[in-house]
Amino acid sequence: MPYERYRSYRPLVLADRTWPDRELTAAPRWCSVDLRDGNQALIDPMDPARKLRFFETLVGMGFKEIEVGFPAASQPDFDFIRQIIEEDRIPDDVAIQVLVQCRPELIDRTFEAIRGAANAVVHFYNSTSTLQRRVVFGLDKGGIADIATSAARLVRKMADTVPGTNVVYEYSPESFTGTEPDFAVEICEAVMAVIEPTADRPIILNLPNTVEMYGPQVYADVIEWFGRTIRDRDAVILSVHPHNDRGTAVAAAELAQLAGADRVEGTLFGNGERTGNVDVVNLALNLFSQGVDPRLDVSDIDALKHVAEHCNRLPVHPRHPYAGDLVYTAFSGSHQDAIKKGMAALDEDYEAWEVPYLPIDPKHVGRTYEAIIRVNSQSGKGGVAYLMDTEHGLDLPRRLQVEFSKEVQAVTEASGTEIKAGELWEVFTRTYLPDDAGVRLLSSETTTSGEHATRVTAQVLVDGHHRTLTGEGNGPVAALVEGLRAELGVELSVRDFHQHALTEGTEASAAAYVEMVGPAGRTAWGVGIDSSTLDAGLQAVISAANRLRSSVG
Ligand SMILES: CC(=O)SCCNC(=O)CCNC(=O)[C@H](O)C(C)(C)COP(=O)(O)OP(=O)(O)OC[C@H]1O[C@@H](n2cnc3c(N)ncnc32)[C@H](O)[C@@H]1OP(=O)(O)O
Ligand SMILES: CC(C)C(=O)C(=O)O
Ligand SMILES: [Mg+2]
Repeated sequence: MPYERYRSYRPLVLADRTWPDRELTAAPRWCSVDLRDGNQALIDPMDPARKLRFFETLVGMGFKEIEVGFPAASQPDFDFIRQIIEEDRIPDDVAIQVLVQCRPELIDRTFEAIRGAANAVVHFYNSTSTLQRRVVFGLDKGGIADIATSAARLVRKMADTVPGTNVVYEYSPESFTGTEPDFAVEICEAVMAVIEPTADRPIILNLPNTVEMYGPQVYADVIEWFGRTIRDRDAVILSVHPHNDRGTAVAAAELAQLAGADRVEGTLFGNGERTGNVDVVNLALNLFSQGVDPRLDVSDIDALKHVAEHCNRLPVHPRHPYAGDLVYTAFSGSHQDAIKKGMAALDEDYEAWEVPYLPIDPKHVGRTYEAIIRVNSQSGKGGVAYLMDTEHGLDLPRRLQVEFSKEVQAVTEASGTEIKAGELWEVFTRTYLPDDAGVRLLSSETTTSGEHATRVTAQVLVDGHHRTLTGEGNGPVAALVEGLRAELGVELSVRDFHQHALTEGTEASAAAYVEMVGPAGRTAWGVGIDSSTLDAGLQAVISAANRLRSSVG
C-alpha cells in the first residue's frame, strides 16, 4: 500500500483544550439535512411524495430546523418548497432551511422559493480549503473572501424581497477541514461584518467536516479554538456538519459539542454524500442512553427506519447502532444467559435500566423483548431457555436446559442457521412429547392410603400392547415409576421433579419435568403438559421412561 503518498493533516494543536473535561448534558440544536445533503447523494433523488413523507416525519420527530432543499439547483426542489409553503404544511415553530452557492442568480431564485414562509434559514456557502482555492476556483484568499462577502451582501439585500419571512442567515466555509483555521475565522468575520448579527439575531456559522480529513479529537481542538477566537461569539450559533469518511462522524459531532458547538446538522441513519452525514438518531440515542433528553422523538425507531429506507431507497444495515434489525438480539450463549438473568432481575417499573449487553431498553425505541434473543449454533442454554419461556411459557429446569440445548445445537449446526420459535417447539415436542413413543399413558387412577402411600393404576400401551400397571410410592410419580420398573424390567428412579402452572390462555394448565435415572446410571428428562397437574407429572414420567428406553435401544 503506497501510504507514503498520503499526508497527515493537523492544522492546529490546542494545548490548553478544555473539551476533554466536559460532559454532554443537553441536546444540541438539531438540523436535519436529509432533504438536501441526503437527497443529493441518492442514486434516485426523492420524488415529491417521498420528500413530503420525509418532511412530515422530521416534523413529527421534533426537528425545528429542516434543510428542505437546494431550490436553485433543481425544479423538483423548488417545487417542493413552494408546495409546503403554499399548502401551509410548515408548523409555526419550524424553520425551513435552503442551501445556495454564493452565486447571484442562484441567490435570486432561492429567495423566490422561500417567499411566504414564516421562518427560513438561508444557508450560503463557498469552498475555502487550500485545495479548492487552487484547483477549483484558482483564487487567492482575498478572492475567496470576496465570493463570500458579495453573497452575504446579496442575501441581506434579498431579505427585503420577503418581508413576511423571518430570515436567519447561515454561512458555511465549505471544506472547512481543509481550510487553515485562521483563514476560516477571517472569512467568517468578513461575512459577519456584512450580516451584522447580534445576540438577538445571531448568524449560524456552520463548520463542516465536508470531508472527514482528520480525527474527531483534532476537529474538537479546531472547533474549540474557533469558538474562542471568533469575534462576537454571543452573536454566533456555532454549528457543525460532520461527514463520516473516517467512520467517526458521531465521535466528531460529540467532541465538537464538548468543544462548544451549539448546533448539529445531520441525517437520519447517516445517509449523505459518500459515507454519509452524521447520524442524528445515533447522536440522539447516545444522549438518551446517558440520561439526557435528546429532544428528538425516536420512540418508534422502526417506523423512522421504514420511512428513511422507503424515501432514500437505501437499506439501513442490520448492525446499524440502535436501529439495525440485529442490534437488540443476542446469539451467543453467554450473552443470552446474562441477558436472561438481567431481565429477570429487573422490576417491571425499574428506576434505572441495567441489563448486560443491552445499552438501552429496546421498548423505549419501540422494539420488543421477543426479538432480543435468537438462537443459532453459537447459542447456549440461556437463549434456548429464554425462548422456551417467553414464546412457549415453559420454565425449564436448569439441567433440562442443558440437555435440550444440545438437541437444539445439533439442529442448528446441521442447518447452519437460526432456529425460530416455531421450529424450536417442534424440536422440543419431537424430543420430549413424540406422538409415536413406545410407552403411552391412556388413563390412570390414583388412590391415597395414609400419609406416605399413593397407589397408581395406569392403563398404558407398551409398543402397541395394552398393559395395566400398578405401583406404590410416596406420591403418584414415585408410584408410576415403580409400576413401570416392574413392567419394563429395568432400573428406574426419579432424581429431580419440577412443575408449574401454565399462563392463562393456553389449553393445558400445568407443565411437569422429571429427571430419571435409568440403567447404567443414564439420565434423561421427561416432560408432561396436561390440563391436570397430576396427569402432567405422570406424563413426564412416561416421557422420561421413553427417552431412557430409546437411549438404551
Ligand atoms: C459539500 C456539499 O454538499 S455542497 C452542495 C453540493 N450540492 C450541489 O452542488 C447540488 C446542487 N448543485 C447543482 O446542481 C449545480 O451545481 C447547480 C445547478 C447549482 C449549478 O450548476 P452549474 O452552474 O451548471 O454548475 P456547476 O455546479 O458545475 O458550477 C460550478 C461553478 O460554480 C462555482 N461554484 C461552485 N460552488 C460555488 C459556491 N459555493 N459559490 C460560488 N461559486 C461556486 C465553481 O467554481 C464553478 O465555477 P466555473 O463555472 O467558473 O468553473
Ligand atoms: C454545504 C456544506 C455545509 C456541506 O454540505 C458540506 O460541507 O458537507
Ligand atoms: Mg455535507
